[in-house]
Amino acid sequence: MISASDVSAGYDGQMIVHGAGLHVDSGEVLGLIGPNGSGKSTFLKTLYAALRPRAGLVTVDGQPIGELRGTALARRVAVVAQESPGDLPVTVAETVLLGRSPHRGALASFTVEDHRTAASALRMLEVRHLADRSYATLSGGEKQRVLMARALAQQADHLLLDEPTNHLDIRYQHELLDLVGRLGLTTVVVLHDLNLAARYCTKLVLLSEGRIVAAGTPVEVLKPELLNEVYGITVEQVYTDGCLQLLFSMPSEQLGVGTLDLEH
Ligand SMILES: Nc1ncnc2c1ncn2[C@@H]1O[C@H](COP(=O)(O)OP(=O)(O)OP(=O)(O)O)[C@@H](O)[C@H]1O
Repeated sequence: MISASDVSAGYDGQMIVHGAGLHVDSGEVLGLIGPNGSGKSTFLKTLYAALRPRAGLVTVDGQPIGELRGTALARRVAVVAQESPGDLPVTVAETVLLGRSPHRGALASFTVEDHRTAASALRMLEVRHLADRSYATLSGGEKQRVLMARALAQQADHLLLDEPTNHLDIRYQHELLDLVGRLGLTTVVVLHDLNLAARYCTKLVLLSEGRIVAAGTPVEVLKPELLNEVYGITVEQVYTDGCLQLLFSMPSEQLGVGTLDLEH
């Protein structure tokens, strides 16, 4: 369970998130949506203690996140953030094994169990065949799946994901989010694709300019009028196989407003 109440956060004196809250029950997948720059990543960072809120409280299973540090935090919360780790000279297998670090002593080597868990995570993300490849040489989508495998190898029961479908082709986008739903972990996932959010999240929180403007089930949050207000785009709801889908169109008067005057 993850709870955030009245969280305000920002950088260098500039407040980005204003009084935001959310609650994710065990095993639930909560989608954090909103336009570019609305504060999704900033809010998410407060949920894994990468950013200390200026006000408000974040708890994991009732315990303030600020009380959890280092390995204690990593055993409870696994993160796939937007910033990719630098291209270290390590293999894919070594990268995923790093996910096991919170479970071993400082000087202990990896156990058979660690290797087994890492191999199983590699299989789940369909990157087992890349195990001996250098991480730095992978494509963007392959890297994303490896980072997800590393997070799963961590075996934390809370999962925080910042745009995990970045770089993935359409099939892997669906496969990854379907997998996330089946893991049974308490999950917060930042997503841009509102149709993926509708399909795979049990709850959604919509941020606009750092404030929560809607929260609830996908049907409650993905209302055409609200999305039009927040994103400035026309939205139509349709149902296919009982699943909510959104169709988007841009009013023609809003197109072509960007200047094409490039200096030569
Ligand atoms: N480290 C930082 N220092 C200063 N400002 C930052 C920092 N990180 C983000 N910001 C600013 O905070 C605002 C919100 O950024 P954030 O990344 O939280 O938004 P977002 O909703 O995740 O955006 P996107 O959808 O584009 O990824 C933006 O104006 C951004 O420029």
